[in-house]
Amino acid sequence: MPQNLKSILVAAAIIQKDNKIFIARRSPHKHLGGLWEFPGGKIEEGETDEECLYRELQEELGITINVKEFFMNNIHNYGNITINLKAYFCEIKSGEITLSDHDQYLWVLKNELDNYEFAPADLPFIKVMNAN
Ligand SMILES: Nc1nc2c([nH]c(=O)n2[C@H]2C[C@H](O)[C@@H](COP(=O)(O)OP(=O)(O)OP(=O)(O)O)O2)c(=O)[nH]1
Repeated sequence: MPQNLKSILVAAAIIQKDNKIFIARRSPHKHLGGLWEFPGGKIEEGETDEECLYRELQEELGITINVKEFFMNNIHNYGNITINLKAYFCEIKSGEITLSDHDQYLWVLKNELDNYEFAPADLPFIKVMNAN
């Protein structure tokens, strides 16, 4: 891959509670600021996807989670950057949600996801969830 085409691995948690899903809005100053996403972040060198999610959700939301199962991934080209976004179904093990990286969060029903403007890389996840 040419030097100027950066590709990064990102893990995202689809946290389920009862019949709802957790979504969070990216802070305005960040890449894709103002768009909704599933919390997570870049997978660091030597880290498994599960370790990444565990770390990111502690950092970003102040919770500990169980990673239940892999859902699907999507490779998306944002122009200057290509991300391989890997989504996992998760559940909260302990802690109360405290935002440090996002400016808003919501628990929504699967069929309400369409009402929110998500980061483009997440759209296939929503399509598949709504089809099931
Ligand atoms: N966490 C997360 N990132 C997403 C999603 N969809 C999507 O396109 N992204 C993009 C935004 C960023 O370009 C990249 C990961 O960004 P991030 O900002 O959450 O990662 P991070 O916490 O490790 O990064 P940083 O702010 O510390 O630099 O993936 C998503 O659902 N969740």
